[in-house]
Amino acid sequence: MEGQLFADVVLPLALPRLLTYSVPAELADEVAVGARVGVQLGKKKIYSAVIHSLHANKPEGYDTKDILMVLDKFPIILPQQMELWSWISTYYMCTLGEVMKAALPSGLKLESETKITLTSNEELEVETLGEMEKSVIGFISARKSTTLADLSEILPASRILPTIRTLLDDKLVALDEVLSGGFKPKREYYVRLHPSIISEDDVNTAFTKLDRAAVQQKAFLAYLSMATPIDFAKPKEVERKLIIDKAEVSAQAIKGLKEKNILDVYERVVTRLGFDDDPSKAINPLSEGQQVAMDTIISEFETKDVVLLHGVTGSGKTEVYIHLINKMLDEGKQVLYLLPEIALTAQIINRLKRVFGSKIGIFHSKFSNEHRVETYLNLLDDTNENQYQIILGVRSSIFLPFKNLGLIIVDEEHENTYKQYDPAPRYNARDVSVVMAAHHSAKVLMGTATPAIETYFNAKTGKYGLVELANRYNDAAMPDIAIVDVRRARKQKQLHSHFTSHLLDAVGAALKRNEQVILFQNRRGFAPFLECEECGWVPECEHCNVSLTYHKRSNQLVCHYCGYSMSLPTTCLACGSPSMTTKGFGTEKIEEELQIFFPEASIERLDLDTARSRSAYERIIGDFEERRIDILVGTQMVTKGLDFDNVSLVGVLDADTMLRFPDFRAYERSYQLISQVSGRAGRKEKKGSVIVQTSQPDSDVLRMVRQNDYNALYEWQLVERHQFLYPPFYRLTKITIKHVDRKLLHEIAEVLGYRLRAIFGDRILGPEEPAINRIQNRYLLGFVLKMERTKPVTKVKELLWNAIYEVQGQPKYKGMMVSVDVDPM
Ligand SMILES: Nc1ncnc2c1ncn2[C@@H]1O[C@H](COP(=O)(O)OP(=O)(O)OP(=O)(O)O)[C@@H](O)[C@H]1O
Ligand SMILES: [Zn+2]
Repeated sequence: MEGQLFADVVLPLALPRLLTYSVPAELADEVAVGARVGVQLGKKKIYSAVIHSLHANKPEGYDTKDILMVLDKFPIILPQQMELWSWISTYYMCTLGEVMKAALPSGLKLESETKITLTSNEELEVETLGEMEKSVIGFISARKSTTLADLSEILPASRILPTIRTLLDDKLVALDEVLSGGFKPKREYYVRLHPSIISEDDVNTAFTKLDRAAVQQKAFLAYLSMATPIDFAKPKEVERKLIIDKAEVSAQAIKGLKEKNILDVYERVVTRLGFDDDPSKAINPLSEGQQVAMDTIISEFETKDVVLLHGVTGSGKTEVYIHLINKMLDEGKQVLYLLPEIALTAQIINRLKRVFGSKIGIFHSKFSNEHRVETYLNLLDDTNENQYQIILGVRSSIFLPFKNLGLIIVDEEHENTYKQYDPAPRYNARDVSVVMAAHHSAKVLMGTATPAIETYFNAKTGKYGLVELANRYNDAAMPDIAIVDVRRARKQKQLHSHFTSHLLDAVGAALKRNEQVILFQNRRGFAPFLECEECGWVPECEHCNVSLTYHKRSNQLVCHYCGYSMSLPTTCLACGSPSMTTKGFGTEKIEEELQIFFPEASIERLDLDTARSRSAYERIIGDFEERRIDILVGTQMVTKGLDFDNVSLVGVLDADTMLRFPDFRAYERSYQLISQVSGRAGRKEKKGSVIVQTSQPDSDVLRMVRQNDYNALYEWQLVERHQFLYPPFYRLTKITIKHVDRKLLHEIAEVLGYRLRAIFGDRILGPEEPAINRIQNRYLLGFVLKMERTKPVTKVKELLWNAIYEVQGQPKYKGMMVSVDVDPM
């Protein structure tokens, strides 16, 4: 076939290689590298794939299928993105398809769910169409819209896309797809006091009216607490969903209040992208020290691509970032600002919006799919006057299509949330950002008060520039850190449940001074497990070898590994005794017990369970900022970068679990967590204090935290890392194999271990059973590969996968699963 064009495409699947399709002559003008196409795979399935390359080489060994349709009028994956995808797939040992799956918001992975609607094209007679087209038109008009999947009811799979293609060309149908523009405006419900309520007395009367409607009362209370002080002439409007979240009621309850003329409920169009605010350009002048840091960063960038800003908590790193961003924008460059935690975006966005207004977009998974697609397309569209210059986002933002990137800021670079654990690609956004910046000829600024050992090593050895900020802004003092021995407290009868008298007294004193408190417990739920006092039985997950965590509010036992849950057994399922007790403690229990000690205080909790939605965590952080919450109890979510000006006390309830964690990073992580959460105290005028409860008061790590001596930690850890062949000296790769059959798994491990050792020698450790050796019904065994940094990654990858494929390819080992984690955290 002369002049036949072929396209290699990436499918959103874990296929080891790219697939080649032929481009039919009539589509030859439309195809472009980086555009999406519809293709068929196997007999039935249709996928949207991304064109990786176009060429004239017919593949050997199989007949190509035709591309069915081209979905984009312009490429939506830019060359630099494709380059990054390739790098990620090579370095993190996964397929391009897996990268694609992580990289595109689901709205752009046009799937069988894409909606198709009819349009009216008067110039065309439906009568002139083919049979298939006619039946599709009939099908859609009977139900207003359809999806590709539904069309399989009337068409053979292979005909679906071509038929739709014809109808699209004839303009008889439209894809309800974002690329066609014209977004539906988003509506939101708002609530305010009903106009008939004009005094405190009216409020009280309303309350009495609700005596028999506890749920409505709750909702009303929630509104009132969010609208205080109440201005009866102009009552504050509150988003309905905030009330629903806070009072844990349904929309029905609020409707009831509307019917009773107590609250007014109305709908309003809100813009998803928030172009409606106007920046006052209120940029804070830098302090002298900050200015020096800023100037040094700029001069370091002349010779270095990456600079580490090591500044103590509260030194004003964020202010330095803001000035650098401003400089970038003046130069016409875009900035990507990465944060480790969604909850943190809520606070930082306010600080940035004040200065940069609508030039800034936010990107993370708690936003709707539409929002994410809008943001993605906004960046692609140069003709858009509202094109974002700054993106604030979490790790997945590295996959956005920047056209003119000048700077990537990686805030709190030490955080392990930058690393994706599951599924592949198991990438670390901090490390990827260095490669990404290189592709764009951009710079990277990493910032933190507690650098990762690897990063500090890079800075100390001259690979990265290093800039330090040793003092807090405005000479605010670093907090005093007290280490409190829980064992001694117990002996002296000064331990009340999980609180030492020392901590309780300090909380009481802070509350008396109207100051706020943060308490950190690195474990969510009520109790990590339940135990029968008679026979010692502990409820475990049916699918994982792990005890179930007790969640009191929902009265459920929950598996934190697979999500399995069961309701609380009233008696021991083993011996029947009714004496089941909880062991250990999580944030939920702290919250509950604290309320007993401080009945007047308003206490809330910030963890994965309370911050499920965007509005929920925004509400909690907002309430704490505005001092409607006195004590905030939380998991590591409360440790990172939050900035509150009235927090004078921070308590760490249990440092021991962190210190004892069986991992070579345990000390580093403990230092980081405790220093970071301590750093939330006393950030403004008043000096803060920190209380750390532990049974190892003499621990070296705690001493270093107290003395704020990061260098000591670094020197110490570096020696250990060197001695035991860990990063930064060696590159670790974890290979985990899984199988439902435990015996077979051990057999596979032996075979694989043998092969791996033949290649890598004693650089391979294992197989070893992980602490949790069964997850979701599969048994696990792990190997670790410790490789010298100097060995080429591509070669290692090839050798490793060859060994894995060889074993996996044996019929008797079918059902084995493998995951590879490069640079595990
Ligand atoms: N130049 C400045 N002008 C006005 N306020 C400042 C300035 N620098 C810092 N601040 C204020 O000091 C507080 C701490 O600053 P910031 O949050 O930027 O510190 P940070 O170094 O990012 O801290 P962390 O590492 O704890 O996140 C903030 O409330 C900030 O507004
Ligand atoms: Zn489980």
